[in-house]
Amino acid sequence: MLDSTSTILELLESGDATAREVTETALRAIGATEPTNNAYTHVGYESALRAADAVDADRKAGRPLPPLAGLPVAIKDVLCTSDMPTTCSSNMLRNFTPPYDATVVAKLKQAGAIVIGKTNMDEFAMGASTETSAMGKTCNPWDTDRTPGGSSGGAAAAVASGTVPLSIGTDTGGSIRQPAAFCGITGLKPTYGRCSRYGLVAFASSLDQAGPLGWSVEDVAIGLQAMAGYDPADSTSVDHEVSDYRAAIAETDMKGVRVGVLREATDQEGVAPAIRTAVAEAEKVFRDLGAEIVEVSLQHSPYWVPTYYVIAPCEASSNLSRFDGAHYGYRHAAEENGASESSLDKTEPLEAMYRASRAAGFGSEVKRRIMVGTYALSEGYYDAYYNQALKVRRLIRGDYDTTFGSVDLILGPVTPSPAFRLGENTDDPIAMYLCDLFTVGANLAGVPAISLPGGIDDDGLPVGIQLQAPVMQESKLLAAGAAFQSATSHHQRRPDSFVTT
Ligand SMILES: NC(=O)C[C@H](N)C(=O)O
Repeated sequence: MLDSTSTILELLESGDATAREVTETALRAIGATEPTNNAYTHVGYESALRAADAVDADRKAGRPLPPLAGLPVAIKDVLCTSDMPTTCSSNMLRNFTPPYDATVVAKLKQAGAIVIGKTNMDEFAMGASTETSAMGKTCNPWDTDRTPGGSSGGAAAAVASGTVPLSIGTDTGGSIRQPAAFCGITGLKPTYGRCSRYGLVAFASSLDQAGPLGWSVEDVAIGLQAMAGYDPADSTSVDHEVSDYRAAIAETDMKGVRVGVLREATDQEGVAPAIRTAVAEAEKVFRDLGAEIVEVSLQHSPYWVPTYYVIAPCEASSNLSRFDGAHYGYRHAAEENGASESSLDKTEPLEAMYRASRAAGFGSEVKRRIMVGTYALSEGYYDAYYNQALKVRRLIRGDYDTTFGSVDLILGPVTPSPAFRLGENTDDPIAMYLCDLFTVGANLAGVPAISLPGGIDDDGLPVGIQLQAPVMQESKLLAAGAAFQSATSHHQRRPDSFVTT
């Protein structure tokens, strides 16, 4: 039942279901799936039922209701919530409940959505498997031996297991699209600046963007409608009119739409055959729908991953410096950290406390990124690494500008392979970073991109395809996605474990 946002909204509007009934269904589904999946870091049993009762009371009294009244949603645990903890799946913030809601959360609440809980993620959004979480790993509902992807793995698993029809993730280098692909659902990374970052705990500020995940393009269009918009509290949010995304997805005519196929991506060595097949089949679907297919090249794509893995850690090392046990975050008494009183530098007790807090509060991937970033920003290496990466980023954006001069959309893969096994890449950071091979380009250029279910491979695992569009052209992206889903049924496939109660 909890697999279509619009169906739930219709049930609620028609009075065929109360918000309490829908919320109880979601909470029951969580009860059934959480012991296996661990998709949530926190479930707001009482607050969700309270919010549902308020919606029902308003409906009963005939008061006007906002568009998402009674819709259960799950929020990635990197977005601040005033009534639930916000841990970023880190020991550093294990006991932190923010005093305010992130703007996107506030907007969803104002739209009537009911926040059911917070979803698990890679610690501070650094990872591609949700295994760097200090709250334990999340399993993929299609195969519990496999990762749901990351860093928004909990958000994707929460939808794919049937606990909510819509979740909100964030995407710095692929963190919405890759888990969406691994879990067989649809995930949208909006244009940088389309949704406010106020209250999104910063990882890499010039790349982070929040966005919706759901089964279909319609689900994510509904989510984006509620989240998008200018926010004076975020100086990087863009004052650009918010389109009517639901109206946009009714426009599924692909005639005259020019789709550029990124053949250089699928042709790369190491790309799984199922991924190649999915992109080739999608190309055919778009051609049959009347789109004009052309081949495109994003010349600097070989530099996407190296550029991202300089810029993102640099920004992370700066953003995470605030978690020192004094300004923010877990405070560890220096003596508790294995250091005896006598071994501590007594002239610098504050330094010792910082060291102990950061050593105990952060996991190893976060520490790795902080060290890489600090190194690349240090005086002797700033020009060679950080500055150079910024220059390459400009070239990458230039490739997109040139390409979008001749095509409306770019079609390609989301990931080099379907979901890998839990533990498979945990000792190999480079292998983990290469999961982002096809996704980080959109973040570096700031363009919107969507991951769509594109098939199931021989092992029964979902495979995604990706569309990218010029900045602020989410409508184009969603319309093409809706056209694709009108011609395919991949988004209607559900894992065996899907809860239908
Ligand atoms: N945050 C993201 O978008 C995920 C990316 N794999 C990273 O670890 O940086």
